[in-house]
Amino acid sequence: MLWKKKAMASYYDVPEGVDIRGRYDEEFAKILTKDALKFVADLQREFRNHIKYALECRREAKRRYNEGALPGFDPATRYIRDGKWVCAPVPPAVTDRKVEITGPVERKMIINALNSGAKVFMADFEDALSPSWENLMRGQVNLKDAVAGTISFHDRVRNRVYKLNDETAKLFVRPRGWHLPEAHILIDGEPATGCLVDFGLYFHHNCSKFQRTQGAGYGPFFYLPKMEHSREAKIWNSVFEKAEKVAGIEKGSIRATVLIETLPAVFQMDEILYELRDHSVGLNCGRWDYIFSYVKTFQAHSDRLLPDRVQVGMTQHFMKSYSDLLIRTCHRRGVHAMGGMAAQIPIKDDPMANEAALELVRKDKLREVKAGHDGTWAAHPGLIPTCMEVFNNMGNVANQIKTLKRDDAEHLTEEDLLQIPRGVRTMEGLRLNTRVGIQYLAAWLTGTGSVPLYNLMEDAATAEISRVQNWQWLKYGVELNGDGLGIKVNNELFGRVVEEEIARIEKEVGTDKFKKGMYKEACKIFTRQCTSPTLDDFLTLDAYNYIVIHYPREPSKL
Ligand SMILES: CC(=O)SCCNC(=O)CCNC(=O)[C@H](O)C(C)(C)COP(=O)(O)OP(=O)(O)OC[C@H]1O[C@@H](n2cnc3c(N)ncnc32)[C@H](O)[C@@H]1OP(=O)(O)O
Ligand SMILES: O=CC(=O)O
Ligand SMILES: [Mg+2]
Repeated sequence: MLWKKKAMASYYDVPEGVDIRGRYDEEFAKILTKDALKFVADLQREFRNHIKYALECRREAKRRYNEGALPGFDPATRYIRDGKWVCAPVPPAVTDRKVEITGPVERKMIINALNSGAKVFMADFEDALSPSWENLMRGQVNLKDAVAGTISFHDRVRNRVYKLNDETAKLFVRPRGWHLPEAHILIDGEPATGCLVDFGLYFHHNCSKFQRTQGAGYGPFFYLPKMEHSREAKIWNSVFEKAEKVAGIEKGSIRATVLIETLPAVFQMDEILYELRDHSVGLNCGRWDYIFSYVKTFQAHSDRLLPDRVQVGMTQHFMKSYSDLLIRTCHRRGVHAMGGMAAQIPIKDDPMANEAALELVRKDKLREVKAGHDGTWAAHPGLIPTCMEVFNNMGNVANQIKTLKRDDAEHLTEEDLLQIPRGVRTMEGLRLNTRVGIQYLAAWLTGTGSVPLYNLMEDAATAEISRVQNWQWLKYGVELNGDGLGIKVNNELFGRVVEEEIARIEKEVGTDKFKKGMYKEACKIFTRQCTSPTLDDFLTLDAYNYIVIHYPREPSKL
């Protein structure tokens, strides 16, 4: 045992107080250099208490909502909302963000995304990635090669070599949210904060290349997920300032777009932009996590039950109000108001169904561009021409920041933003949530964070809706009022649904794949979370324990 431990410790050359418990790999060692780890450790040490405090504030807010309070605008920061300030000018490199493609930090997908014709590629360590050690470290290797312009990939089965085109999308990176630990990197005996690892390693290795290729002040670029309050944006701003100081680059070089994807954050949009005003390049409507957050925030409010997931679209009043206010806020402050992700993806084997899916995307994007969004997200390269065509409708301008102010949205109220979504609940809604939730989790446990299911893109955010919606319906014993059968949801009914849906999944994927996969484990985790007396904060927090593999190797939890 001793030799093993000694051998492991001598692999990665770590600074004082840092311990790497992930598998050794020569490629990973080029990322996990002593200098890079020291940078991450310094960030962790400087900001850990701020992060702990911010997470404690989230718990405190949850306690208030659970006692009946509603989220709303903060009277104490009215001066920020009423003030006439603007954010730093948008860097020329990213003025035009009409279509942004997103995807996990997987090698072939990175090349395809950068070559896709989209203006921006958001490389994802978050909703689209299962954060296993292998995925995270390979992702860092891939991004380093992508930024250097040397990335390539040989698909041996198809004997195809992938390389970057001369013209590529601009690269944004989305680190994990504040809540996720990185259990393979211990700093002073504690797991590191996941997003500081993602940000720190990427920044350390790629910042100088950005300065050389884009010029001072223009990158690297980030997307920041799942924030609930401007105090969290303030921490990011301080992280950026520290990183710029360490790297000796101009203040404001790093730029970030914040996803507004939690219900409390919609009341903090001005405040978030204000904290990040030197580093901001807009806000984005993260619609899927936003719906998840609506259920989570109102978990104790029995009068705010959601209809079937498919009915909670952007035309629901609370969703429309959120998008309108986001556009107004961003344009008033001089930055991009980005739209969100339509879940449809191309359907290969059915041209009519494919056209219908494209039509839904077209409609969604048309709504966004008319409302004033400056760009949108696409989940798949096959959607880019459709999205681009619609967004080119904005005319001969790179964005609508100056041309569509949306001052009419100024009067949107707390009631508008919280309005209960309308629609009905059905047995098929319960079944679909269960079927999708289990299959998504099974993929996630085996290293895949975004999957096509029933012709839709599913990732951690969409799976969260399935989970919390089932939980909410079970907790309040709701009536499935859209079937005409008057059935009430309870544990017994849910148990039957789970049994039938897992049998259906086995039939659909085939017994061989089912046996080799982790469907049963996923079913166990998903069922526990749906039936738990108290709602788990995140699906992936508990599931993360199942994908942590410490070296020297410990027995798996499954
Ligand atoms: C709520 C949110 O947070 S949204 C943002 C996070 N979610 C995402 O980013 C999802 C991104 N999308 C994806 O992961 C994928 O498109 C999926 C999983 C939905 C579908 O993937 P697949 O079934 O593999 O797609 P498909 O087989 O049609 O792929 C065809 C080609 O397009 C490529 N491709 C598909 N999606 C992407 C993408 N997002 N980026 C780059 N390339 C892509 C595939 O690699 C494949 O390339 P190849 O022909 O060279 O082999
Ligand atoms: O991250 C995006 C979302 O919709 O969630
Ligand atoms: Mg999200």
